[in-house]
Order: sequence, then C-alpha cells, then structure tokens
Amino acid sequence: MSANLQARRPGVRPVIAITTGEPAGIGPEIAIRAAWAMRHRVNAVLVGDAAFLAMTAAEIDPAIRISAVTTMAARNAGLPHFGADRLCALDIPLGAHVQPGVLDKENGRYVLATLDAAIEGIKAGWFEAVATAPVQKSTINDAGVPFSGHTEYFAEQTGTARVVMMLAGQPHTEGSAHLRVALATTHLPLKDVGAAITRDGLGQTLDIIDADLRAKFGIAAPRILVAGLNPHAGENGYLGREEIDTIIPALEAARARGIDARGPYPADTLFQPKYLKDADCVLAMYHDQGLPVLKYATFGQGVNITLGLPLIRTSVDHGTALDLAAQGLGRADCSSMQAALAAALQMAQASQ
Ligand SMILES: NC(=O)c1ccc[n+]([C@@H]2O[C@H](COP(=O)([O-])OP(=O)(O)OC[C@H]3O[C@@H](n4cnc5c(N)ncnc54)[C@H](O)[C@@H]3O)[C@@H](O)[C@H]2O)c1
Ligand SMILES: N[C@H](C(=O)O)[C@H](O)COP(=O)(O)O
Repeated sequence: MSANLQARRPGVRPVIAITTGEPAGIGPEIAIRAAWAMRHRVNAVLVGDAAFLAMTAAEIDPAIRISAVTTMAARNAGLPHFGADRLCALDIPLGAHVQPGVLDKENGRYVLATLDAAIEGIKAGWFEAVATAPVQKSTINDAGVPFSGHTEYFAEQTGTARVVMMLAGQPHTEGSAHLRVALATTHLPLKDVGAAITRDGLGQTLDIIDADLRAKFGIAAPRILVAGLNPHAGENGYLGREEIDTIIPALEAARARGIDARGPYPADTLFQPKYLKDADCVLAMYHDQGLPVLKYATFGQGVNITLGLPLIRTSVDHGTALDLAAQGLGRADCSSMQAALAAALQMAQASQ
C-alpha cells in the first residue's frame, strides 16, 4: 500500500471535497443539496465550474450562497476559511455549455479535471477526504481517455497497485443488519472475470479489507464471508474449478495470516440473515454478483468506499440518472450523497 497522502491536522474540522460529477446528470444538484443540508456538520468544498454550480444552487434555493476559489489561488494561499453561511466551490472551468440530461464529450476532460483537483487538494492539505458525485464513464471514454471508474482512476493516480471497491448500507427492511459488500473484481466484462481472479490477487484483496475494516471502521476482528464464483460454489469441481484451484487456497493462506475469511459459499444463498448476522463484510467475486443484492437492500442510502487507497474516497450508490436530470431539478434524492459525506467525515476523523 502507498504511503498515506493525507496531512494530519488533529483537532481541525475536516474539509471534504465533493467532486460534482457528470455536469449533465444529477451530480451537481445532489452535491449542492447534500453540502447545504450538512453545512453545520461538514466543511464541504464543491469541486466544479463555480458559475454553473452557483446558477444551479440559485435554482435549488436562492438562500444558498457560493464563494468561488480558483486552483491558482488555492495553490498560492490554500483554501480560505469559510463559515456555515455559504458553500465554497473550487473552480474548474467546464469544457462546454451543459444541457441537463444530454451528454457532451467536450465535458469528459472537465470531469477528470475535478478528480485531479481533489487528489491535488488532498496531497496539498486543502482537503482531508473526497466524496465523489457520479460520473458517466462512457463520456470520459468518448473524450479519448480510457476510464472504467473512479476506483481504478484513483488507484492509478495515486500509484496504488490494488484497491477494493466496497459498498455499504443499512437495508430498508426493518431489523436487518448493516450490509457491506466488497468486490474481488470491479469494472470488467464478464468474460474476463475468471482470469482476473488469482490466489495472490484474492489474498491481497482480503488483506486490504481486513486492514481497512480495522483501521477505518474500528472493527477489531473482521469476519469476511467469501462467495464462490460458479453456481453452487463449483459443486465440487463439476460446475467449475476456480473454487478448488484458486479461492479455497487463497482463503487457507489468508486464515494462516490471521484473517477470519470463510467460504467459499454459494452466492445465491449466502445473502440471508443466518450468515450475514455475524459477518462484517461479504466478498463477492464480481460486480453483478454482489452489487444487485446490496442495491436491492439499500439503494439510495448506500455508500461506495474505495479501500486500500492512501486517501479517503467515498461515493454514492447510484449513477448519473440522466432521465431525472433531463426533467429538471428537484427529482433526485440526495440521501446517498449525504451518506457518502458522513462516511468520509467519519473516516477522516478516525484518521486524525
Ligand atoms: N459513483 C459513480 O460515479 C457511478 C455509480 C454508478 C453508476 N455510474 C454511472 O452512471 C451512469 C448511469 O448508470 P445507470 O443508468 O446504470 O444507473 P443510475 O443509478 O444512474 O440510474 C438507475 C435508476 O435509478 C434512478 N436513480 C439513480 N439515482 C437516483 C437518485 N439519486 N434519486 C432518485 N432516483 C435515482 C434513475 O432515475 C434510474 O431509474 C453510467 O455511466 C454508470 O457507469 C456512476
Ligand atoms: N460500480 C459502482 C456502482 O455500481 O455503484 C459504480 O460504477 C461506481 O464505480 P466507481 O466508484 O469506481 O466510479
């Protein structure tokens, strides 16, 4: 794991960057609403085009005031102190005019520039953490930059060889335990998943989950339940050999290192209270094995957390919702953005 990039400022209220995401989606709206609703708890700085954000904020609520800071000013003098009567925006100029709900590849590099500014700001000590609003992965690719997700981008930009995507949330069903689902692979075509699951890779993934659940979530002895890859966890090799050849040896090696990793369990029956009640995290083998379950249970309240990074990064559990953005402001729920901000704050405070 790379050295921690964050400056430690004990006793100082953490400043959280909110990258405002795809400008034609709901990102700017939910970022503004969440930051404004939580301004007495969190020092949030919106990262995006300050004029566009001010215009959007004025339409949401004329009481919202936004003060702009340029990256040059922040480089020269740091971020100014700002109170709870306003939001601060770190100004990153748009590439093109925004029409809500309509993607424009001319803004693909703008979105990346907001992520780069957040990383620069964490390294420079302007921010303690970043919470990201959703981006449209295809638009960044259309702009000529290969991009599969924030998770991979933050890993690359911080020189981190392996990170882990974990989504967490409180299920809507009353009485259900808090659910955390981590992924052994992230944004990959399904045909490439099998080859991407290796003993070493799984071992490193389990090490990261175990270490971050201890350090960032205060869980003294994390218990991780691991799903198989194949139907019925391979049915003793008759429905696939990845469990026997890769997953079971990786789990045995992890247990020998002191990690409480159990499985592989058949993924179709793993997500039931009997197993989940004593688990701190479920490790699914691929995106659509784990996330549909998590999102079915918690959609709109969940948080996406990148484990293993040398900085704190959280995000929402949903995408750009272009369908809602096209209908105008006021349709999107900002609860997940608020949860992402709260999680970033909690982790930043835990690491001070
Ligand atoms: N953190 C991220 O950057 C992130 C996360 C997920 C998806 N995405 C990207 O978003 C784009 C669109 O993805 P998608 O269509 O699969 O999923 P989506 O989450 O944007 O939309 C799925 C459905 O949920 C609804 N929805 C989403 N967020 C909502 C909110 N806050 N309030 C109310 N309803 C909401 C939408 O209207 C839609 O009906 C893709 O490019 C995807 O890669 C980004
Ligand atoms: N896999 C995430 C989800 O479905 O919610 C989403 O695509 C965001 O991924 P990044 O955090 O890597 O952008």
